[in-house]
Amino acid sequence: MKTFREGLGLFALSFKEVWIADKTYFFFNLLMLIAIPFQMNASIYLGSALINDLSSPNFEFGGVLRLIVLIVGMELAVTVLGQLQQKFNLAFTEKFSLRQKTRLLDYYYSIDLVEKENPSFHGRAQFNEFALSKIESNYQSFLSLASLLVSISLSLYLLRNLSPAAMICLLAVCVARGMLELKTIRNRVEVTNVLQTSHRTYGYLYQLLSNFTAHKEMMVNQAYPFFKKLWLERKREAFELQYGLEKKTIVFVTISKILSGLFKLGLAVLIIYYIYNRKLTIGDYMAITMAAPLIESNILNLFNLGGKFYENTSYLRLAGDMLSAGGGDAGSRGSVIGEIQSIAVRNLSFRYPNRTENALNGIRLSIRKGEIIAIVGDNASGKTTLVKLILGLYPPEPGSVFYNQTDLNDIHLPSVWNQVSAVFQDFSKYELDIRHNIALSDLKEIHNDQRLYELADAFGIANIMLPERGLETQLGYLTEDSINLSGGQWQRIALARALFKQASLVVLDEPTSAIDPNSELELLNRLLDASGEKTLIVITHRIGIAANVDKIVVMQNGEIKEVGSHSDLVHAQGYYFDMWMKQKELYNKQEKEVAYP
Ligand SMILES: Nc1ncnc2c1ncn2[C@@H]1O[C@H](COP(=O)(O)OP(=O)(O)OP(=O)(O)O)[C@@H](O)[C@H]1O
Repeated sequence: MKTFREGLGLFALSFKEVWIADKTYFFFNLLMLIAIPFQMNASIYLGSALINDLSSPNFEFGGVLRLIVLIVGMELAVTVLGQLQQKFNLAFTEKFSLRQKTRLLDYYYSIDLVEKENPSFHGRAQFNEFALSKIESNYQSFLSLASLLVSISLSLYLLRNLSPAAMICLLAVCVARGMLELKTIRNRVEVTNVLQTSHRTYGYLYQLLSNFTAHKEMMVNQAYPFFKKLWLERKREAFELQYGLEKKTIVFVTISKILSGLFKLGLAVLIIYYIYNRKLTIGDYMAITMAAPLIESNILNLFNLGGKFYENTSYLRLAGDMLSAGGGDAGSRGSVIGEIQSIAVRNLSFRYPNRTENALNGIRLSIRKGEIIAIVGDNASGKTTLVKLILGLYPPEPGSVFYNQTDLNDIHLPSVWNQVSAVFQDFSKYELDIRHNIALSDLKEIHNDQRLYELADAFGIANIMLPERGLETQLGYLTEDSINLSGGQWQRIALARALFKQASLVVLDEPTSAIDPNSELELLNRLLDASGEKTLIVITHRIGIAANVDKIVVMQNGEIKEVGSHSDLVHAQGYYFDMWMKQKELYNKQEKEVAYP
């Protein structure tokens, strides 16, 4: 009952979506729903009357001509309508796919980042696009179902002269063939579900193998044969699954065809018997021989459609979250905050949904306006997770993160992001021009050339610009005159972007990881100078940077180990002191080696 209700709900959804996308298409399809079965069955009926007239010794020429004109006229009308339908289909397909793609993008944008980063979401996301294509298919299937029912009723009327036993036989064969069809479809749905995962794996491996950037590491590691072998293995596994399905399908189809052949033989014998005993007119004979195969294929299609509903419903169910999503209003409620005066983190713990251990435990931290904070610590100690929670990119527990003494959960998140600039470790490299790459953080200032050139100079970007293009120099690979940048150059662009926005909080996660050591210190000092009144949080593995900041937060295993200024922590001779000494020794050693090789 629940499945039935769910199926009905998904139907309603399909109808609604098609109706919203294109009303003309919606109505036209309804018209065709009646027109096609009516024309097919009326042609058989009129054809049978025509033959009876022609075989009568005193047929009337005018009457016969009228029948012929009617048959041809109806066929012509349906052909013209069919052509028109193709035209409407084309326009509809474009509109519909655009609407669904937009919906999918909005949905992906609206859900929590932590959910998006979960591998299980990636698996489901594959289904979403597939499921969207099933919305229209569901609508079409419903129309076909209605059309088939009309056609079957009309055909049954045309077969009224057949004996009840023959009718039962006809229906029994159709139902048996239909059941075989259903079995094939169920089998296909199961295999498709399994194939989705295997498709993702071999799709990834194929992308890796055809990715030119990945080739250099593959060449050095001589890993190409390994990945190729893996890809071929996964491909073969998928093919074997598919092949198994096809084999079953072939068996079902063969049995179905044999049944149909036997039925046709029986029908032929029956008709000969009727004609022999003068129980049928020639017109009746024609109507039966045409209506019986029609009814057979229509009943078969009916089962086919039943299977399709089952198939569509299962895919749509898998994409249920997306279909029921109301659209991105996450974090859009709550009060609006002005300039960030303070941030307080109180007893913040956090666990990723797919992990068993907490990434953060009982974090306490307070940040005042204008402070420069460095977060240091080992890999995986929770530094990035902490800033993502502070920025509201992951949802913190209520009562654990406060901006200007207001709980982040009660704040309109975009009003926080209006005040924030951030460069993450995996910052974006936009294949746009330099102007857009820098100004994307504050698009209303995109024509502020003076500021753009100032930042380009400050971050060593000016020399990347093509002389004739300036800020309009295109980056990436999209156009022939694009230029690609080194990792460090991309990072400079990302830093310029962060500072272009007049934000009161700037968060930089490993901001100079790709910058050469000669420029690193200068660039960092420039960053610190440029921060002015801004609050700055820098995650870094370079202890040298930490020495110049107001407060250092040392993290280990998801906890804050130490907090204080550089001199406080050096005096304390704790974990930070050890880190500092190790890096200092390393630099001294390297310096000596360079000076006295
Ligand atoms: N999206 C995620 N899903 C599940 N676990 C995650 C996710 N991101 C990070 N983690 C886990 O959370 C822990 C903390 O990771 P985090 O990225 O915060 O560390 P980090 O201190 O910034 O490390 P690094 O210095 O290497 O950048 C790690 O154990 C990591 O595996």
